[in-house]
Amino acid sequence: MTNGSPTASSLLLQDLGMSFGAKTVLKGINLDVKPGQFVALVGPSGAGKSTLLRLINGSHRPTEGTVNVLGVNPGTCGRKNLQKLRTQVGFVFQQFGLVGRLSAMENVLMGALGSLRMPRYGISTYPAALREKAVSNLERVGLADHRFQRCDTLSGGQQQRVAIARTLMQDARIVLADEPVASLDPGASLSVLNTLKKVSAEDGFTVVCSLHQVDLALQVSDRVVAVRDGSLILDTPTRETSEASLRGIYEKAKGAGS
Ligand SMILES: Nc1ncnc2c1ncn2[C@@H]1O[C@H](COP(=O)(O)OP(=O)(O)OP(=O)(O)O)[C@@H](O)[C@H]1O
Repeated sequence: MTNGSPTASSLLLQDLGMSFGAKTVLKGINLDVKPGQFVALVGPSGAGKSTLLRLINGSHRPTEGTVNVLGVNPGTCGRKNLQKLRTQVGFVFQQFGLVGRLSAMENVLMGALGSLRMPRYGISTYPAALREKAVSNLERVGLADHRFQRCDTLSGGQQQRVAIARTLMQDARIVLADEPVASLDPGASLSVLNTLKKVSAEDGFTVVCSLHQVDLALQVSDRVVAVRDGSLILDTPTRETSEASLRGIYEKAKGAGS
């Protein structure tokens, strides 16, 4: 089902467009992301970043153009292939998406449910190998000592690192992160993004991460892609851009009354 060539794209968007009724939200988007890249997706509120991430994970079908993820078009691949693709594409949300009354360990184990036939209730009902993997992934995000703590008693930054560890259980080849640090203070934000960067480099998976904090985008990404008014207006290696030019993208949007 997937394109196995090492030089193949993780993600290939061609002439992508999306409208909701008469409202055009994205137009003419072309993007080719190679395996292992960390892409920061920036742009003002309403620019279309979340819509783009939803098109990539198959939650929306484009009204124009094509999406190709790991060699598969999520819009046309059929339900079974879409399910399989979703196990290879992890999603990290702004609001963490954890079950607050459950422990960090149980939340992380839930990331493996896609590989199990039956639902599980409680840590002891998961196979030992998965329990070991969950502890190891919590160690990788610096939270092994907190594994039995209820998630709703962890700090926001710790909760987002649990969400990253949960995604690691999928052995995802792409992780899509939609404003993962929007509700965190600057220190916790950097810590979460550095954690995501570290584990992506260790495992070689691709990251597309929407962010409003341009300073953080510059610190953690290899490549910056900017969207404004539904169009891709910048696509550049991070080392070739500056904080001032990224801030300009937001200033122009304000000037245009967005
Ligand atoms: N299901 C939908 N139906 C109608 N309009 C939608 C839908 N989803 C998104 N939109 C519109 O598409 C536009 C882009 O929204 P989107 O959430 O993708 O922007 P964003 O860049 O992620 O914004 P933010 O940074 O504030 O999260 C907005 O005008 C939004 O109202």
